[in-house]
Amino acid sequence: MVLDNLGSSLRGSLDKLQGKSRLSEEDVEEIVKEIQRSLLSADVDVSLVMDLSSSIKERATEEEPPGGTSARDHVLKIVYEELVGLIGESTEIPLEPQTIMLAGLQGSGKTTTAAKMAWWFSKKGLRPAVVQTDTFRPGAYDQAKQMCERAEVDFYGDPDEEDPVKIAREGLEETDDADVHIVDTAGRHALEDSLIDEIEDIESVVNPDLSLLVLDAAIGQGAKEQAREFDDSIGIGGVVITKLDGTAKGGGALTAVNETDSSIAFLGTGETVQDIERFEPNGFISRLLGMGDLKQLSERVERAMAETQEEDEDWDPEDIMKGSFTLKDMQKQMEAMNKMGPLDQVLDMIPGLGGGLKDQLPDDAMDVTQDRMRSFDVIMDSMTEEELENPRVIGASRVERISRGSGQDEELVRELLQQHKMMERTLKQFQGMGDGDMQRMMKKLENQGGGGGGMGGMGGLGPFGD
Ligand SMILES: Nc1nc2c(ncn2[C@@H]2O[C@H](COP(=O)(O)OP(=O)(O)OP(=O)(O)O)[C@@H](O)[C@H]2O)c(=O)[nH]1
Repeated sequence: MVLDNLGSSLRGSLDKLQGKSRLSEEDVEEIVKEIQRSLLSADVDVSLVMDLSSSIKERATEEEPPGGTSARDHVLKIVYEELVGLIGESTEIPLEPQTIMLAGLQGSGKTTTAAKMAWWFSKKGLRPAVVQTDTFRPGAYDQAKQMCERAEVDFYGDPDEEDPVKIAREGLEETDDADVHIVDTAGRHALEDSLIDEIEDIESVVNPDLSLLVLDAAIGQGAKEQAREFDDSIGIGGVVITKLDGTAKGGGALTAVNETDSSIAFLGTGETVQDIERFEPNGFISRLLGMGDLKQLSERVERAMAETQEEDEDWDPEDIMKGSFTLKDMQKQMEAMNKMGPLDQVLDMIPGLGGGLKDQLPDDAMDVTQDRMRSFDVIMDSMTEEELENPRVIGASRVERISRGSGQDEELVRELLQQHKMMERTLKQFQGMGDGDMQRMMKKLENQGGGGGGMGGMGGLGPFGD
């Protein structure tokens, strides 16, 4: 993840400030050095790093911490605000009919991003279509077509046509019913004149409302020049950073955003059509600093729940809050969890859990949990409808049968039943709460959590925001 180191190394320095109410010059010096080291090793441009660190230093030295605020929280707030300032606002993407063109070098992730964005718009209730004009890479047509099928969105391409401009024109006509058009273009290994000429020709036919530059998070210092060239030829309105799920450092992409005075529109976090996030500077930086991102998390939960319910219309998550919590409910919840994406990404979004605690978990903890969920799923598939609806009927002999049927240890079957019981008990407590209690609890959680909500998001780490 971008600047991943920043979160953990900074937390180290910040933890040393625990209990202090004032910052010494050495404290500030150490923190600024840590930030510089992390940003530089993440490929952020040197002059940018210097600008950022000098304003952090100046503010940390000169600004008085508001009453009751610890030195640690005060620095964290400044670092947070400066980083949000560096990255800027998210590119505005109105939820209305429009045409968006994607540009970028070969392999940056344009085709994948086109399908992901189309999926994203479709979830927002619009009807998107992808127009594939990449006639340069032989596999591009099939790849785009398949991904659009998976995303269940309209697609236009013509594998027999060599002129991308013609495809663009015909594609827009043929997908006239769609309200959002996403035009994918070809990439090249390097910025060549022919690529720039081609993209300018396509641009003049497509006349996009917005052109997005797609950048691989692994791009280093070269991003700066690339961004400038694309910006000069077609005008870049925003950037999509892809492959953030990998080990990429991402600093180059951030530099490019700053260089072209543009902003970040979307983040790509995996290879499937659903692995896309709208960029939210507050939540992004909170997550980066290990403060979680409640907004992204609740969006993912809602989406996963809705999808699970779509697949099985008889199941309604709301029923859980009203009546009994069966094993079937538990299985559906696990399905929904799986849809939320890899567990470590989900954990990053939970305030207070993100970087800090997660760093302390053994490396394989996440795999173990996911393996366990898979085993539970197999076990539940071996149960009868009666057992799923009423787990109390499962005695020793049934445990043995289920274990044999599923090929899983009896111990694991018992563990599953135990887990279910625990969840049932917890839910009972929630059920006892009135709506007012629930709202108060949610409010409290929000205040404690990071993400989305300006400085309210800092609350989980100390007294801000309350
Ligand atoms: N892990 C991961 N892989 C990605 C992501 N986005 C794209 N990819 C992968 O990166 C590779 C290149 O992506 P494409 O979408 O084909 O790139 P492109 O820019 O269209 O490439 P050209 O058509 O050759 O210019 C593919 O294998 C994608 O699956 C992402 O967010 N995460």
